[in-house]
Order: sequence, then C-alpha cells, then structure tokens
Amino acid sequence: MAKRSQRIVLKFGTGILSTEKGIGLSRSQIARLVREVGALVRAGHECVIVSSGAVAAGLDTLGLATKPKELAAKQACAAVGQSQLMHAYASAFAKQGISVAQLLLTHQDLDSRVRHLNARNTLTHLLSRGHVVPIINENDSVAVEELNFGDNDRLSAEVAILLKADLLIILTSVDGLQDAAGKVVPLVRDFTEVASLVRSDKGHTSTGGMVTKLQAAQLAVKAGIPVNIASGRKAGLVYQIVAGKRVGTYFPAK
Ligand SMILES: Nc1ncnc2c1ncn2[C@@H]1O[C@H](COP(=O)(O)OP(=O)(O)O)[C@@H](O)[C@H]1O
Ligand SMILES: N[C@@H](CCC(=O)OP(=O)(O)O)C(=O)O
Repeated sequence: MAKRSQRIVLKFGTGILSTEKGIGLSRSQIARLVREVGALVRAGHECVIVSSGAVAAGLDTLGLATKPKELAAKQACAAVGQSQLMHAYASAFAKQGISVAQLLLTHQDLDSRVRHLNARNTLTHLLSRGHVVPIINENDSVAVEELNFGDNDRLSAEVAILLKADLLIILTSVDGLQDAAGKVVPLVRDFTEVASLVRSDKGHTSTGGMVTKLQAAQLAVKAGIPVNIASGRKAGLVYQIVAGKRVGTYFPAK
C-alpha cells in the first residue's frame, strides 16, 4: 500500500456486480468489492465509486430474462434496480463501519458550472467525513446517454476530473485491454496504437464495452489522472493497484 493518502475513483461495471447471466445482483461480488474498498478507506484513502448495475438488478425484479431494447423499459429497470443496488452497498459497507451516499448525475449536470460546483462541494464534504463512500450512477430515468452508450465509463472519468483524483480504477469482467491474441496489454501511452484492438463484443447486460473504457481513460489521462483497467472478479487487485503494482492495463497520466 502506498503511504500517501490518495483520492481514488473506482468504476464498477455491470459485468462484475451482476450474476454470470447479467440478471440480478451478485451479493457475494458486491460484498468482496466493498471489503476491498473498506480496506482502502481504513488505510486513509478517499474513495468514490461510480457504479453501474441498476438495470441488471431491475431485470430480476421485473421478471425479465434479457435486457429490453426499448429505452423506457431499460429506464424502468434502472429505477427499480437502483434502490436495490444502493441497499446492497449500504448493507455491505455497514459491516465495515462505513456509510454510503447516493448521487445520481447526468453529463449535463457536470457541464453546467453551478451544478458542477454543487456536485464537487457535496462530494468533498462527504469525503471529509472520513467514513463515507459516495456512490454515483447516472440518473437513468432522465438521461439516456448511459443506457444507450455505456457512459458510466465516461462519467467515472468526469468525476475523477471534477475531484482532481489521484487515480481512476475501472474494474470490469476482463483482465484489462487485450491484444489480438487475448494477452493483456500492460501499459498504454499512445491511444492510437491500441484503438484497433477494441472489439464490438461486451457482457450480456453491459452497455459500453471496451470502446467507452478507452475513451474514458483518454479523457482522464489528458487531465493528468492515471487510469488502471483491471478485473473486478479477482480478489485483491484493488489493493495491489493502489500500492503501485502493475495489474491489468495501466495508462500513465500525460
Ligand atoms: N480488446 C479488448 N480487450 C478486452 N475486452 C474487450 C476488448 N474489446 C472488446 N472487449 C469487451 O469489453 C468487455 C468489457 O466491457 P463491458 O462488458 O461493457 O463491461 P462493464 O460491464 O464492466 O462495463 C469485455 O468483456 C469484452 O467483451
Ligand atoms: N446506469 C446503468 C449502467 C450503464 C453502463 O454504463 O453500464 P456498464 O457498461 O456496465 O458500465 C445501470 O446502472 O445499469
């Protein structure tokens, strides 16, 4: 663990919060991820989570076997699932003696100077308490970018920039950006060199795939924030990343 206290934004994708089939939440996965974030908070780091998973959670409750194509149906799933998602986080973090705070944002909120400042003030105040982890998702019932394009990746970069974070960790269902042979690319300095590696496939209920992750990484590194894309299904990686170990794909800040 690096000695210095860091401000860290962690993005959790649908693929690591849901069951293998992408229907309903995986409580065991959430519990493990929360334990890892709890360890960082106890070590003095400031952690903010940008979490997907509302649609996957809602699918289960609404009795749907696959993610609907229609936007209003996806929004309905998100509205049902968001409270379940927060309930899962709140009960898992309570076991760590940590409280959670929910922020539902849109990209427009972060584009507007007044709202941007309000969001930053709220987040910095929450972080100053020392035992609160803010959990952010897009406000899916009023914003459509996320549900259509998977912009929780971009939202995580925007939040990292808003908070002048020291590090953005994007945890997903693969070990990192893979090359054509399926091997993880450990270090990316030049985005143009790896653009051709991005395929169109993604998880059952996921939205963005690798394309939005690379866009988010590019946005953050341009703003001086290093990014790590790694597996959220393997235990202990968060701790190793924060300690400076090479795990997954690392994008150094410009
Ligand atoms: N070059 C690549 N390396 C790794 N994964 C890739 C690549 N190209 C496309 N993908 C896809 O991106 C997926 C991860 O994104 P996604 O399913 O949206 O996850 P999340 O739910 O975490 O946002 C992988 O499971 C894989 O299907
Ligand atoms: N806001 C949506 C997530 C949309 C999204 O970006 O999904 P993902 O590609 O899994 O990060 C939800 O909570 O289901």
